[in-house]
Amino acid sequence: MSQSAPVMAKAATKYQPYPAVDLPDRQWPSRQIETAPIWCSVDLRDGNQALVDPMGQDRKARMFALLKAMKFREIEIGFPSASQTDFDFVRWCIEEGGVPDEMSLQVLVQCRPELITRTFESLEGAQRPIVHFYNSTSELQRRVVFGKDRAGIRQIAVDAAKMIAEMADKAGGGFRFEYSPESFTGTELDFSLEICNAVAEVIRPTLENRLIFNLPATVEMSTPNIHADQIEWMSRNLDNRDAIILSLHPHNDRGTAVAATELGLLAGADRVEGTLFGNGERTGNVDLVTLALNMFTQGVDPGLDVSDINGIKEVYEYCNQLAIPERHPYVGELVYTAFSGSHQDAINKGLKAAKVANSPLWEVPYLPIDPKDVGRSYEAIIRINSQSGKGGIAYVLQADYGLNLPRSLQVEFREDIQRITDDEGRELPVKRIYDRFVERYVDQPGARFEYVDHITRTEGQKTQRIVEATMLDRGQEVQIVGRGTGAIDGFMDAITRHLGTDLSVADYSEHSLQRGSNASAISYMELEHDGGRVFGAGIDQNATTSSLRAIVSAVNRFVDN
Ligand SMILES: CC(=O)SCCNC(=O)CCNC(=O)[C@H](O)C(C)(C)COP(=O)(O)OP(=O)(O)OC[C@H]1O[C@@H](n2cnc3c(N)ncnc32)[C@H](O)[C@@H]1OP(=O)(O)O
Ligand SMILES: CC(C)C(=O)C(=O)O
Repeated sequence: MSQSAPVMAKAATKYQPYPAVDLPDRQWPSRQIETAPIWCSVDLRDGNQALVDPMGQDRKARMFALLKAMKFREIEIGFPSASQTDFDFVRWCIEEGGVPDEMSLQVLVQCRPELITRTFESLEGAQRPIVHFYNSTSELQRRVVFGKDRAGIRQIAVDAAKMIAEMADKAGGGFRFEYSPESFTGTELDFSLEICNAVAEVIRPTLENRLIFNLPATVEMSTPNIHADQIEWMSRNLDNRDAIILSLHPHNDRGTAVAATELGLLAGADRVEGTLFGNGERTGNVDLVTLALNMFTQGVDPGLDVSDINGIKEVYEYCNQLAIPERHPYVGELVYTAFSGSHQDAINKGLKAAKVANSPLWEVPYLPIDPKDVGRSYEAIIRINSQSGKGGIAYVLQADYGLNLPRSLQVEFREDIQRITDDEGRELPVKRIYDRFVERYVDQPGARFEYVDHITRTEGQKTQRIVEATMLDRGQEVQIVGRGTGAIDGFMDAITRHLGTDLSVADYSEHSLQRGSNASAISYMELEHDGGRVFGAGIDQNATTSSLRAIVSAVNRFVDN
């Protein structure tokens, strides 16, 4: 066994495991998410405060318009006591933002009197805004940031709650309240409960005006199951639970914010705060788009409109000046694309089966969601490189050019494409695959034979047809004649005589095709000759002629030039 690197070997002395929650009768593992939570976007606050260049009015307004269009009913629009930009934006939302009746604007404030006063100034005239106040409660922050014991920290929250309740009364009511024991994940559960209950005692929430307790994973510190235990424990133990909206605010430090949120919802949370595609401090807030689409793909209406994911991405990238990686769930450039052969084959078959089944149920291997449901197309589902197989090549030729290659031709042509992708070591665009097919099977530049024309006539017995064809053989015009039951049969007879070798049709298929501006037909012909089997293809406006061209094409592929 190899020795750990010295830094890694220090793990046990430098870091400690997160303690488990004593909750043997936990209920969340056997529950399912059946309804959407209340969603609150914090893009304009937590997302914004993490940006290299925070948004100005223009970018904020654009983000706000998107969030409204996505049907968020709660949006944290800023920290109005922190900066003039944030203050002005709150005023703009109230005065010009076109806030729908059913929407509450939310603002964040620390438990500091001067900041609370300024916050209320910013909210004048807002309809049922949410005043979100917070203070840090974790053991570490109590010790190193605030230098206070539990009672001191609780007093900060209680004093702020009192001031906020009084200011709200003075302003004539109509406010909603949210309290966050910030750094909840670093706080002992009994203290989180104590401080929340103390705040509730001041605010006195009712069923009509419920108090939001937001339990933030300010830093994600544990596995999602422990997060769920914490939420279930709080949900069970909070006083007057019916008058409380229990909210999650997960960050993604361990990369498991989505999982932690989903388990937190199973554990009894009613509400989720997060951001689009997970922008936010450090590794980000929880990604609300992914959460919503995870619900959607489990058959639950998420209550958010995420049906134009590219449009959402565009606004996200403009406002945050951040790019979304190619593999990001549901939205990344490559998430609906398969390069590998077996995936392509299964997707191709799945899409065909879905067409036949004509059922509303989405069942396509490797595609957990129908790309069309989020405004993406099937165009990029399959792309071809050296990992691709015949199914994928057949799919792109079908999807983009309407070619239905017979299975054995798919096998043969795939080998050709594989050689090219191996040589070039990169993706092959569909146009090049199509051009290669046409060059190899249809146009055949430099080939020995070229079809020119033919006529058929009957002679004597009406069941026999005589085919007289004109061909170029190494550039020289030749006439060939044969007999048969039909044009194909007669032409086969004629070309067999001309070559002086045995030939027969092993397989034949044909379908119509739109090539250029003309409707035409394509024929695929597999011929058996002394040395084996070979495919040819022919395209012509006349279906019979396309099949004779396909015979010539197949012959060209085994005769010497
Ligand atoms: C996890 C989160 O995302 S919380 C949200 C964090 N967001 C932000 O901080 C963005 C906006 N903030 C700001 O612009 C500034 O921090 C301001 C304007 C709010 C305050 O600025 P300043 O007072 O100049 O400085 P600063 O933020 O360093 O203040 C820290 C002080 O506030 C105290 N404090 C911090 N948070 C809180 C709180 N929630 N409630 C009460 N006091 C708090 C600290 O203990 C510290 O006190 P001290 O000065 O006695 O040591
Ligand atoms: C203010 C709180 C909710 C916060 O942003 C956090 O804890 O991450």
